[in-house]
Amino acid sequence: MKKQLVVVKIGSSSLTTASGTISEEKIRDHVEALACIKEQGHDVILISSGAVAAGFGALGYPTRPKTTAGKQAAAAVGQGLLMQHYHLQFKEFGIVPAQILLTREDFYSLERFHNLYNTISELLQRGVIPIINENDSVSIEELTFGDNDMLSALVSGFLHANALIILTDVNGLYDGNPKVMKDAKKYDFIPRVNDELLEAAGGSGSSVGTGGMKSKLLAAKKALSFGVSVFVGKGQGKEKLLNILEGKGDGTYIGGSFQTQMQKKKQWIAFHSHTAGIVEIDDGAEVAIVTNGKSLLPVGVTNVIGDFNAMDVVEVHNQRGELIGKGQIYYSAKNLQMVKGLPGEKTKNFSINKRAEVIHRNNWVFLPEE
Ligand SMILES: Nc1ncnc2c1ncn2[C@@H]1O[C@H](COP(=O)(O)OP(=O)(O)O)[C@@H](O)[C@H]1O
Ligand SMILES: N[C@@H](CCC(=O)OP(=O)(O)O)C(=O)O
Repeated sequence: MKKQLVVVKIGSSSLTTASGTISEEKIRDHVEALACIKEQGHDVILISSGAVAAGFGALGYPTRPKTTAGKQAAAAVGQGLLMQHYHLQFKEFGIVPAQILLTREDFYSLERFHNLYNTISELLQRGVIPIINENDSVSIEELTFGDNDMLSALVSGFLHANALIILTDVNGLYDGNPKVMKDAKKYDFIPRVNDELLEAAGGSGSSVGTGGMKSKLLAAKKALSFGVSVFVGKGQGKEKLLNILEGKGDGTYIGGSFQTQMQKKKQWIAFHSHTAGIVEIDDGAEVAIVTNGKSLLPVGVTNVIGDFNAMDVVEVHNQRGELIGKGQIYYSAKNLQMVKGLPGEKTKNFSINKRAEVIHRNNWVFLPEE
């Protein structure tokens, strides 16, 4: 893989304990993974939350303070502690970290913006990992980025990063908060962020995080508008970031240009595969697969053209005959003829792998006709 510029954002709950102290173990895991992708030649910028969460314990607060003054005081203590741990742990890998604290005004002033760019470029050239956080102790609430998810999106956009990786305490975006809805389903890939996804995304799931999945989706939307693809999820061990870059991460990929395994398969589907037939779908199914990142189900299929086998690649058209995209199919043409338009579980027995999906979202590529 060629050299990538990767922005990694780590949330408070992935760095600290619920009692307001740093978790050495958690930091260790991230540092090893960051050192590993650096060793592979990639440039890395870390957006680290956790200043408030790392500092409130030492100030005698039993839980994360609610007042602005309390949070700012906790951040003043916690930011130093965070950097102390990063320094000590990166040292073992021969890596020097650098601290950059930003406020929203730094993005409004052209001069500051240039200075920031020059500082980060110089640090990267010297092999340093810049560690960025909001300057919580001086930011007043109305002037903040909202949270570090948005800060990470702005940084990755302005540096033209290849990827934004948001590490958190949940393995991706679900169709409801998985800590509340036990049967919530995970999205492996979503092409874009729409209102329906934003509605399903709730607030924070821990006592130290802020913003929850909603702020990650808003940040992802912003990053995508700058042309940066996003991963939201978690992982463990020194290869977790490498795996994420290679498309094998435990989470949700948002957008498209990660150089991933999934991407390679999608490239093959889009450009190299032989098209064996056509599946026509209704308007509801078109919205589901194009806008909502869902898999295609038999209920949305209206017509089957050609004589294809399961696992062949087919074109998907809407009822106006327009090409929407291509995908690898789990049903033969003969079987799909029998189950098209049918809802429910019964169709599964007709598919090659006993799954209801006609085309799984991971095996689908959106290819609108120009
Ligand atoms: N639809 C959803 N899918 C996944 N997680 C969700 C969803 N809605 C809300 N969440 C919550 O978002 C939390 C992650 O956000 P947050 O607590 O702000 O983490 P961080 O500190 O890493 O920024 C998860 O713990 C989860 O409970
Ligand atoms: N700047 C704050 C973190 C704000 C924030 O976005 O937190 P999180 O939701 O845990 O990423 C801090 O360092 O405590």
